[in-house]
Amino acid sequence: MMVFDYPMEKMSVYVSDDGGSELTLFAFMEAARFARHWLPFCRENKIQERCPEAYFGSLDGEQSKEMKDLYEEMKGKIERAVMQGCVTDDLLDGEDARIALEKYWTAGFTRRDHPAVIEVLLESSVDVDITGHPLPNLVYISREKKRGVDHHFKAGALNVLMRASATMTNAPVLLTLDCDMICNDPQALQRALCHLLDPNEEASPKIAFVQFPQRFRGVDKHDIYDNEFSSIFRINPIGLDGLGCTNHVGTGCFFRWRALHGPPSSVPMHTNSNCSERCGKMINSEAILRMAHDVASCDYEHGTKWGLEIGFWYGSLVEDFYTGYQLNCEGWKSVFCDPDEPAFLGDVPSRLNDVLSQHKRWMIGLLEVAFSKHNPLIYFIKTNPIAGFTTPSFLSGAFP
Ligand SMILES: O=c1ccn([C@@H]2O[C@H](COP(=O)(O)OP(=O)(O)O[C@H]3O[C@H](CO)[C@@H](O)[C@H](O)[C@H]3O)[C@@H](O)[C@H]2O)c(=O)[nH]1
Ligand SMILES: [Mn+2]
Repeated sequence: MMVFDYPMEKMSVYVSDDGGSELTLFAFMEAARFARHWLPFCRENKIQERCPEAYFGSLDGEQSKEMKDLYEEMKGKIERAVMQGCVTDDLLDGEDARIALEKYWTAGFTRRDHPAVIEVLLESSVDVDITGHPLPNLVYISREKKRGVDHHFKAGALNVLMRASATMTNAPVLLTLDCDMICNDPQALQRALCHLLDPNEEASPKIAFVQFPQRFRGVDKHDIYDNEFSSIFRINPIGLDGLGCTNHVGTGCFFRWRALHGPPSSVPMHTNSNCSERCGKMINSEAILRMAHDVASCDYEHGTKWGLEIGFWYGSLVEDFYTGYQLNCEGWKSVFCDPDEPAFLGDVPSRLNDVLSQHKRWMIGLLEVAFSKHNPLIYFIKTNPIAGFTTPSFLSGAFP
């Protein structure tokens, strides 16, 4: 994601770690250092496959031994930390990294009970790559968790990211990408922007999101578990796109920030939250970090409309379907963008147990929607009849 063909200083990457692991933060500290070499390397060599693991796994990877050595060195350090189960001093580069880890991972810190951790790993206004070009902002976030307080799974994590990124960088367009997906097309951002900002298309300002299909790496030709799930990910969306209401499938999706804040008519054209507090401040400044920690706390949403009318919807394990469907019912449009070359590639579960548990989760999520007052068989009639066309897709998801 850090390697889109786009001015780097206009991009920010937020990593959400619901596992609250110091190993993940360490891995991203290392990735930030490697990015200083990798980003100019990709630019200068016009590399298409910009995930280093994918690139070095292919024949092209033989091009640069020096770069491959740097990558292997980084990977080796991360793997050592994972094997040890902790980040020892010999792995850390400099005192700052040690301080950052010790600040948070204190004795009482557990995965389910810990304060919000927010670390700025790269700051665009000061950090440059080895050729002097700015790097994108890179921020690690592990939201606060407290035992007994509902965290709303991925939807909760995404809502924290939305708020924290609004306080820190406030972009008008957001891309959501799962941790098991890579970017396979440096032009994907431009493709999405063509839809969201098309001056010749009257409907363009009403487009809430541009969804790329879920496509996968490592699926063999027999695909015995039907991991490709092409009816849901590539066939139905083509038809729904014609009606302007394609489903959201959770990842590889560019959202208009405004769309996640209410129906098209109710949100002002240029909503720009907290600009006055933010203007001119570094994202790593104490004031900005304080605001970001505040919005990443467990209690922040209490008594607000987050998850009910704002952001990603709560109440279903398939927050993606639920949120996309709600946006369509509110009158927003959505676009399916399926270039020949996959824009994003994901991993699939390889064992039967994992496939079954994934499908069970999806079924529970869809049934949660079916038994709610937003049941797709009836709710759309009251709101946006066009959104009713997502019903067949809902049914084929629930009963594949
Ligand atoms: O409490 C949680 C649970 C999950 N995740 C993230 O959610 C993403 C998807 O999780 P994964 O385990 O890969 O689930 P899948 O079943 O493969 O996900 C599919 O189904 C989900 C529910 O419909 C969608 O959100 C996903 O985008 C879609 O790829 C990952 O990045 C996780 O890190 C969280 O952040 N917090
Ligand atoms: Mn997944």
